[in-house]
Amino acid sequence: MDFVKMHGLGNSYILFNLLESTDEMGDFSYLSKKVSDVNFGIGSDGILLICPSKIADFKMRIFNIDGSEGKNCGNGLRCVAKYLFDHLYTTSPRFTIETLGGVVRVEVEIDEHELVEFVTVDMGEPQWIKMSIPMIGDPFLPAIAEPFSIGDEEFEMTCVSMGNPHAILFVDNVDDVPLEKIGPEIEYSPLFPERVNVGIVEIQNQREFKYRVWERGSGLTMACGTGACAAVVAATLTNRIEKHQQTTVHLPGGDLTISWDQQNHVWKRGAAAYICTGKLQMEGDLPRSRAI
Ligand SMILES: N[C@H](CCC[C@H](N)C(=O)O)C(=O)O
Repeated sequence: MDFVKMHGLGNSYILFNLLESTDEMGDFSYLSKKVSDVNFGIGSDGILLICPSKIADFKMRIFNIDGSEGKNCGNGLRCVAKYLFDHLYTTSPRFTIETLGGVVRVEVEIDEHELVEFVTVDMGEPQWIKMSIPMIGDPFLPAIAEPFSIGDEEFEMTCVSMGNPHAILFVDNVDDVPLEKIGPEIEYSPLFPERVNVGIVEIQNQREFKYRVWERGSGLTMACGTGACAAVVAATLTNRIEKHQQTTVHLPGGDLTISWDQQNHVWKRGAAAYICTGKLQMEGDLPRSRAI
């Protein structure tokens, strides 16, 4: 089965194009046996399936390294949008992609070779009441600046959903925080019945901050598009950055430009790039007999 490996700011995914496949789940259930090969054999932060959609132009599904299915993927959306436009699946630079977290609008920007360089995604409306994350507690109350302790360390946590759940902690220096330790503690906290992505933010000024992420189901990654969007919303809700202006988010893999507009939509602009293509060895590809 052919694949394309791509990345958005170092957050890498293996893309399988199932647009010509008849049974999306059938192909994936066949693929699911290969998740460990795909992620550990080839190496990536997860799998993206490009599928037909009944409610949008295309559909994207994301699977983390541990095989769990995510509901949205900001970096993945930019990779899929680039792949679809570059491979002539659409002639319009603006189109829609269905995710489990909702339908998003994308707009690609092409370079002098007519290939996609940057993609802007309307990530839709953030949610932050506990029921929408989901998290334990009063379902109609927000989780803004809630105390969260790990051992003898006290953190302030704000939770936002971008279709997928994010717990955001504001810290003095993102490089001083043992994210590989606190990440899983929060990911697997009983507070989050569907687990949670964990982001740490170091505010630099009213228009930019540094952000690192521990991803639900994938661990430390170089970037997280939905997480960066959730961090902008959390920083706005806790009055750390100006409302409704453009924020530059510095991630280990690069920068994203994000704005939460007056219509309550979060917009994200960033790059996407190819890494390699290949063919996944599937049992069906092997010779059927040893006739000599
Ligand atoms: N890296 C992705 C997020 C993956 C989210 C996934 N780990 C989940 O279970 O929600 C992004 O760029 O938004």
